[in-house]
Amino acid sequence: MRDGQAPMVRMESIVKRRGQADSGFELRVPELRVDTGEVVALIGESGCGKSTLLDLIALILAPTSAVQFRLHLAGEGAGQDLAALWARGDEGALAALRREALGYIPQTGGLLSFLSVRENIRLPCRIKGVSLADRELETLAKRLGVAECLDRKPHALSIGQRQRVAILRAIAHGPRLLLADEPTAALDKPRARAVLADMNALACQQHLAVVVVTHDLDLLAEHVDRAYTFDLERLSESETRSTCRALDDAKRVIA
Ligand SMILES: Nc1ncnc2c1ncn2[C@@H]1O[C@H](COP(=O)(O)OP(=O)(O)OP(=O)(O)O)[C@@H](O)[C@H]1O
Repeated sequence: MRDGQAPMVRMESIVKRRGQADSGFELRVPELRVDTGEVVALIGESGCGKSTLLDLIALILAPTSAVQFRLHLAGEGAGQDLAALWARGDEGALAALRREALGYIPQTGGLLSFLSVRENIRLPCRIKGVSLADRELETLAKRLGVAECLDRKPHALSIGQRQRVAILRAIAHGPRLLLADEPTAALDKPRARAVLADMNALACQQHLAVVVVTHDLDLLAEHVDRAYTFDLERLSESETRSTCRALDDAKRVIA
């Protein structure tokens, strides 16, 4: 936890099963914490469950079972009991949290090709029902180095610019928790480093919590506060199990 920061996401003894009863994948998360103002990485081999865990945190996938799953937004005492919301199928409350508290950056950026960059960025604000003044949008765009791209369509941007616009779109409506699935996968090292630096700066300046899935271990040391990895076991021909664990000294392990 950075000085003075508070926990935002807490998971305890969460299990997610995917696939059929007799063949499939089981992810176990004994304990996971993401604090305000920090960047947490999920790292590990292909198929170990990084996207599954990200989608659990993003409230896209329901846990199969959970002892504790809470989201603490600013000013909330006990926070939101997400395990209880899932257990009673409160889709309205979950959708409101997704819309208002979360920003999600899919692997491919997810920009809509028929909208301009400016319209893409405004979309989550419109869905949330908040206004975003042109000046504010332009200030954010300047900070992420895409101010000159605002009136273009996504196809007229470089891959790095698209990824930055995807970050901008994910934060423009003021989420508290930013989730990114391999945001650097399509970028060369300098651009990937710059994207991670941007996310780190946003976490500090806007008091966001950031969770980022990545394969790029050598890029993480400078911009990640903590990391989780996964122990993947093959139980049988058709059954795998993966257990998530914290890397105690992520910076040292990553470096
Ligand atoms: N929709 C689904 N239905 C059933 N099983 C799934 C589904 N999506 C993923 N899985 C399985 O869950 C396991 C974990 O997948 P996941 O995508 O979370 O891994 P990952 O670590 O993100 O992989 P990668 O690095 O290759 O993207 C895999 O065995 C995968 O086959």
